[in-house]
Amino acid sequence: MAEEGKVGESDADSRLKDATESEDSAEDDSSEGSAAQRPQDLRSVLVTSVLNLEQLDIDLYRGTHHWVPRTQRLFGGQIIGQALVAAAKSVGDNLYAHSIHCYFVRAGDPKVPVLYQVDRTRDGRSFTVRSVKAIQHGQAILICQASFQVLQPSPLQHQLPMPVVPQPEDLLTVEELIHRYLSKPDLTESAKQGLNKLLATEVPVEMKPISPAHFHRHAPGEARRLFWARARGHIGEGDMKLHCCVAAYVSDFALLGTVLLPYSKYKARFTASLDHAMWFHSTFRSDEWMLYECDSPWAGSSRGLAQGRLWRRDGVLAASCSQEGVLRVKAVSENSKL
Ligand SMILES: CCC(=O)SCCNC(=O)CCNC(=O)[C@H](O)C(C)(C)COP(=O)(O)OP(=O)(O)OC[C@H]1O[C@@H](n2cnc3c(N)ncnc32)[C@H](O)[C@@H]1OP(=O)(O)O
Repeated sequence: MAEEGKVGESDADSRLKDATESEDSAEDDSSEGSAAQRPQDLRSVLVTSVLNLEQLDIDLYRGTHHWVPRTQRLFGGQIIGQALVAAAKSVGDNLYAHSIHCYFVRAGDPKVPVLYQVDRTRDGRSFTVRSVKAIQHGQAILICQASFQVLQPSPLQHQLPMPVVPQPEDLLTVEELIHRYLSKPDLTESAKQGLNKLLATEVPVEMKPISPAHFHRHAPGEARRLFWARARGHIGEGDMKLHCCVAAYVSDFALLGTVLLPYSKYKARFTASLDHAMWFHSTFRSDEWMLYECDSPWAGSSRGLAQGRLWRRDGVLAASCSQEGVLRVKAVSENSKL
């Protein structure tokens, strides 16, 4: 199951790989406006397909795959998002998702669908807990606890300040960065092929790196990177639980790769997320630009911890998450060109 790849490259990092040498700003990008006014004015595939589970029985659902990473293991974000959808189906409209805690216990097989079995662990006056098991080939691939709460006011309210960064309108998308990179004269044929392959596979999330160099790993850097992200297509005001499911999907993009940013002298031999926890703090729209701030406070023992914060454009902290992953690396030889 060993997986060769560049340092800094988790499953979902492949989208951002090598796309990003230039730190130039975008010339112009249509302003966000309302999601409905955007050019890709279609319903998001995340809501029409990925997170649209088929009900098989009471508390039993089936999910299909959309984007499968090059590793041919299921994308963790998809499994978490679908597990949260399944959990949310058994709670009332007055309840809001506030946290999920998940373990990825086996690699997901992209050749077969995933079953989601929900256990109604507890219904309380304020909090309601669901346990979800994601199953393939009769075995658990993910175990997840999801907790929901009735909205409650509180005089205790604080949050960190949002980082000051350029606005998404002033930045290039990953696809635009790839196009720029493709026009470089010294690019090898195999690099070109790889980049064209990336362009051909559309992920359901749009991303705009704040410092494209953070996604380009020729030199060691701080274990921190930021990018704007939003679901492709229109979701609408809709159900807050659905936006949480989409955010859970989005949150697994490029998070674990943050651990590897200081280690350009090593090549990832195998990386996989072990667990993922997420806390939802405020209402937000996952089809509008949100700043994803990722950093890694620790690595050791072939593992690394990554933390993420999703910010609304208006500075409100929408969600926080933490993920630990297994990261097995090997040294890059001196003459190898990453
Ligand atoms: C963005 C990131 C993502 O979305 S990643 C996708 C979501 N996460 C996942 O799919 C992870 C799912 N979980 C798992 O696959 C398992 O729990 C993992 C993490 C592999 C558990 O590891 P482990 O207990 O070592 O499993 P295993 O014995 O089946 O071995 C798996 C492969 O790793 C190898 N391995 C094991 N230990 C070592 C070691 N110390 N040094 C080197 N290699 C080691 C095993 O030999 C095995 O390799 P292979 O599959 O036989 O090639």
